[in-house]
Amino acid sequence: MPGRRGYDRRRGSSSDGPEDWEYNWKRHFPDWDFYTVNEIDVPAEQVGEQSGPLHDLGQLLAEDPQHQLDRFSFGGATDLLPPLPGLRIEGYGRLTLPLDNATDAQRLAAVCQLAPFGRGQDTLIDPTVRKTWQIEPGKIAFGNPAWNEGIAAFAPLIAEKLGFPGTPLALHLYKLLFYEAGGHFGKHRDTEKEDGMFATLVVQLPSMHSGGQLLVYRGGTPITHDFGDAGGTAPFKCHYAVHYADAEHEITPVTEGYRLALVYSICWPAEPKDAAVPTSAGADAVNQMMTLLTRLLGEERQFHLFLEHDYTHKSISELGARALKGVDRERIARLQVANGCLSGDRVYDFYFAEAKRRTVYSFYQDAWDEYESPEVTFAQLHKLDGTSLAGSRDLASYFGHRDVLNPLGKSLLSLWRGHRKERLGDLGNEGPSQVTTYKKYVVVAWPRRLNQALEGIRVGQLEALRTLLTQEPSDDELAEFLQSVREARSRQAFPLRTTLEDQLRHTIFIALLERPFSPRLFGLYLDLHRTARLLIHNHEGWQDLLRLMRWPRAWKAGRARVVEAFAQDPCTTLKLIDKYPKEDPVEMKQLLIEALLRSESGDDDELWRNLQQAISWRVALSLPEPAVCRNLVQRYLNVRDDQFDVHQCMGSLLSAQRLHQNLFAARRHIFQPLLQRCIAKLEDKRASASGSKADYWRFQEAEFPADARVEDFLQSYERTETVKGFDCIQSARKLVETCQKVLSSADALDAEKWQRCSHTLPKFSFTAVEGGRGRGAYVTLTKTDAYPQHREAQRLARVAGLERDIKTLGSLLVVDAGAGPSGSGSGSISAGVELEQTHEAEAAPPRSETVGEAAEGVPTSPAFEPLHRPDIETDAGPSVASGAVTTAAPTGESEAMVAAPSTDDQAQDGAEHQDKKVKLESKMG
Ligand SMILES: O=C(O)CCC(=O)C(=O)O
Ligand SMILES: [Fe+2]
Repeated sequence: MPGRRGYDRRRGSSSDGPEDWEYNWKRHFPDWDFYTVNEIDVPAEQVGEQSGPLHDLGQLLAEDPQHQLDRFSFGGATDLLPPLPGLRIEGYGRLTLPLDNATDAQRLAAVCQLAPFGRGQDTLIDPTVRKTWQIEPGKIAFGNPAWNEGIAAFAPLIAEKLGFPGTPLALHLYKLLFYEAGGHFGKHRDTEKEDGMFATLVVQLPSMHSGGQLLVYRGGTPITHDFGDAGGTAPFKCHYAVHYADAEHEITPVTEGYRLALVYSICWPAEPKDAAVPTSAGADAVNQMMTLLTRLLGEERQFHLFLEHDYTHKSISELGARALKGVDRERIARLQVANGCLSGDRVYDFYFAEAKRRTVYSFYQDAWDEYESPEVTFAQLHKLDGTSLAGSRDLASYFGHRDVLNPLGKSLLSLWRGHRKERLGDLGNEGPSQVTTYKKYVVVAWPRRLNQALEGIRVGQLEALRTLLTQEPSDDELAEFLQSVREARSRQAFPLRTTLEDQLRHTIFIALLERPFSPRLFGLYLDLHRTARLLIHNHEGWQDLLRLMRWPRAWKAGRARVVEAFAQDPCTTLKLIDKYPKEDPVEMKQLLIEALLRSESGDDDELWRNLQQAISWRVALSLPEPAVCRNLVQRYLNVRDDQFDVHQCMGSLLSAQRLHQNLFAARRHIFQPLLQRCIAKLEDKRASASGSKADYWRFQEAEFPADARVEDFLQSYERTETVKGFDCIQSARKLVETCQKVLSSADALDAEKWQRCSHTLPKFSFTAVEGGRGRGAYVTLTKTDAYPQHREAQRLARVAGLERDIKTLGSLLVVDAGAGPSGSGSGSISAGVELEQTHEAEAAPPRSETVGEAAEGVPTSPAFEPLHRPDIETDAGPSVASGAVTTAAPTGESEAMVAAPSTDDQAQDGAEHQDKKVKLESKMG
């Protein structure tokens, strides 16, 4: 499981208290009664800033001068509502409160329905989740006119307590609920049952009952409404409770008696202008906020604020900021006030963005684990008035954790909390009447000056650029655009290989070509080309680069940057040098070599790995400068011994030698130390391969799933063993048959086959014979020497291979004149020949690609060729004296032969392939 940094919610080590996870999982998976949920979190210290203007701004927003503002739930006894509402219920008649007898209760229940609840789009009835009777409002009448007057008087009080004094909220009766003993409603949130609904009012009518408390959750301990139970006022008064619809809540089971409650939806006024914005921020705070916003704008920083409450798409798109609840409303209002006092275009624009955090959990070692990093998207931009911006693409990649305005210093998961149960949670009473999904909204603050960039994200930068270009932008305007593109890029990995990106760069380049040269614009353009690959990413990119070279002023300004870009990507650079077409400027090739040399002088591991992958001595050799060769060799020599891949190195050397015999000969003193290192390494290997044969009779790798006793025996040192404990001879015979079946099906005894394809065959050889009778029956297992022989043959082959390699490399060493290495055909290469001049490199014979040709010059090398293809008969040629052993031997396990020369060839193949991809092939021949 990658990157698990979870915590154990069950054990309460998370900071935010109960969630409905446990509840839901329990209900859906009742068998797993102990579980933990581990989630990848980002600790508070890494979310937002620990100091600086964004941090200070958060501090200012964290201070809440009116502590009442975010009372997300409140309630108590009320005298605004009469204790005798004069309730008449269709089919029942006048209801006397409090209800206290079973006869009335039964009559009432008879006119009720079982209350359903919603899950996703479904409306369900499940008494384990909800057990309540309900009656539609249409069937209820209030005989006492004081009732509706009381409700009307209640609304302003609620508005004030919620923090919107003066806002004419509307209260709409939704249902009458009736609970008998055992009645309850599990943890849930309320659906927004009608337009503008954002909170719920519960009025408990005078009731005689125990239990039936309303618990409202939001971090920490829940707020409990006992509706006058403890104070003993429940039977005589109305009690109420208000909570935001998105707050989780539950009704604990009624343990005795009967409980009656009216549920009202609390809605925003239909007329938006009626919604008052709290203005609690004092002048002092506004001033401080202005200063901080100005500093942030100076840094062109965008940031975002997670809203504490949950909102539906419907409420945000229809009401915009008017949908904001409690602390969210206050914070955004204060930001707006301060921002509104700033002038010109040095201000922020605020948008809502719909944030989604999608995560996959999987059950892993008794715990639910977040599987991989969650997928976060910020999409669907809305202005604060709710109007949506078309075509907004995902913004999440433009915002890092550090850009969070985090007033309460929360960890990332706490910021997301409240959103998690989209799938499994129960959403309110009856299934939603429209698509109502709770999502986390964030408010994005975007410097107005960077609007172009935002526009770019929304409609695509290319389009934005094209639009801009039609307006004949000034240098400043164009620079601003490029800056914004750069800014946006720096926040995410530069996406490679998308034609749009290429077109964008190309369009910029052409635009620059057509204007008087501006070093500033040009620098910005080059900022978008940090790597060589980007410069030559497609045919146009290459053409642009060549054009750039022929544009003296630009080239003067940009050459160093181009070298730098190539120096950072030695693989591409090597390939380019190798394939550089004659007709293109010589200057380019020089530049590439310069870049390569520079890249080699670095001490970067990553770079070296790349280089090693791409390295081709053939290429290195073909370079006029021996210094490049020397650098590469030095690089190889610097590699730690445990990382030194002798076969790869040897393969590269031999391939270079084969293809550039003269040059290789000329530069062999450069390669000398590397050859020596390879030889030393191979000698080490040979020494260990010559070692112990004691283990030959121990078939360690034997697998015999059909019978553990047989497997144990095969893996032991014993040569023979008697298996006993059968109840009759038939049982013993059965084991023998099993053994024979395994042995014959795999042709295990066919030594010849073994020689040919060793890895597919079992790693053992033995016989099984039954004897005795009755309970004395037994099976005698006896190892045969087929497998040990095979192992010995392998070992010999390995040693022979190593010896042959050592000999081959030895033949390439610089030797004293006249004392050519024995047995190699390389006597003709004199150590005295030192061809260092450039023209010699060019005078080297055309690259000879055929093995045959190379074999003539250096007869030992082709013997490597076929060895990594065990199925092909080796054609080693007469000059390879020791080849007989090697070729006859199975090759699959012979490490000396494993793909040594293929490494380089594969690198070449890879390079070829790569080149095709970047479409340079046609260009460069
Ligand atoms: O019974 C109550 O007090 C409220 C029930 C409830 O939460 C609901 O109907 O959504
Ligand atoms: Fe509810």
